[in-house]
Amino acid sequence: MAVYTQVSAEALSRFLTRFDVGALVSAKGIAEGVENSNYLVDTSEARFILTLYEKRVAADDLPFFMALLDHLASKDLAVPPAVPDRDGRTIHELEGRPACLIRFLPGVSVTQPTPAQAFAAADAMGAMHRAVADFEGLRPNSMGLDSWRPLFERCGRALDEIAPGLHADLGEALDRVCERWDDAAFDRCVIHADLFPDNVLMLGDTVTGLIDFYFAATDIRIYDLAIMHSAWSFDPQGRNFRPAVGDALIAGYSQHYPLSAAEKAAFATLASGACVRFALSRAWDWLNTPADALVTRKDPLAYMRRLHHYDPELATRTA
Ligand SMILES: Nc1ncnc2c1ncn2[C@@H]1O[C@H](COP(=O)(O)OP(=O)(O)O)[C@@H](O)[C@H]1O
Ligand SMILES: N[C@@H](CCOP(=O)(O)O)C(=O)O
Repeated sequence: MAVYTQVSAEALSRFLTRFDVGALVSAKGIAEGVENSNYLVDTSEARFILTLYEKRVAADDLPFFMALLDHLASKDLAVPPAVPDRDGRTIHELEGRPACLIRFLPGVSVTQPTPAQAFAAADAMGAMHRAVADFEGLRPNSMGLDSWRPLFERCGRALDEIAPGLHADLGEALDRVCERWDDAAFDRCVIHADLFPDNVLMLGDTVTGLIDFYFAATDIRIYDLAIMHSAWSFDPQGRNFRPAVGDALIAGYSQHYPLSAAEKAAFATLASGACVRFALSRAWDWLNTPADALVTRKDPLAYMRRLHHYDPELATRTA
């Protein structure tokens, strides 16, 4: 589940009077997601998503995120903008949390993407990268390369409580990625940085929504595709690589930006970096989320298994 902050019907009704969106008809907490509290809100006029921003989203970053959503929506991408109130404000406070009312988009997220769906989703990512060419916002990647070692050190030896050998394996993987990573070699732009299947809404093979831009940041453009490749091209446990899905992602993205020889050569390192990044954030959450919390902890080892696909020479204690 992801409803950390409860919103009473009275508070929500009062909140909605700031907007021209009709009166509250119903509101339900949304189970999916892990970062923020989300509600599906129906009014007498339309359906919306109400998001209350929790621990990982800094309130200071919200103007960047809202400007990005607006920019992408204004270019006719399937990205949901925040709804402005009567004074044009999109960022509010509700129940003590920063809050935004977001346009609802139809569609469902697929759990086992087909090659056709992967092609469409990567095509949409390519279109997004094109669309940010004239977006002026910048945001350093708070989950980028420079953050991985400090996070690894904060997790420390407790990593071995998740699986014996994880501290050594993740440390070795981190060293290898840092040695090979060449920040200066590639184009940079604002990237989504978390375009997992659950952040793409689809109807059949058509993308109807790219959502959850709350890790978006300025970073290596092709690293966004590497993140997507590591998230989409395996079964959820990371045991089986699905080459047809991986190839379809690269083909869909290449409609906008064919991979250069240098990007192809670096792709496995960028994807290994993505695996280290998600193994670390999942490990941190695993160690710091009580086992009985009402949120499903995601398995860090599913990313250790993916790592071995991209870097087969790594030790295999935890894969
Ligand atoms: N604009 C939207 N339109 C339709 N559904 C949405 C929208 N935004 C979020 N959702 C739904 O809410 C769920 C959680 O949203 P998400 O932004 O991924 O949460 P979190 O940031 O907590 O991970 C999504 O899986 C989707 O079902
Ligand atoms: N996609 C990340 C965690 C972030 O969760 P999201 O629900 O905000 O996409 C992971 O799977 O580790």
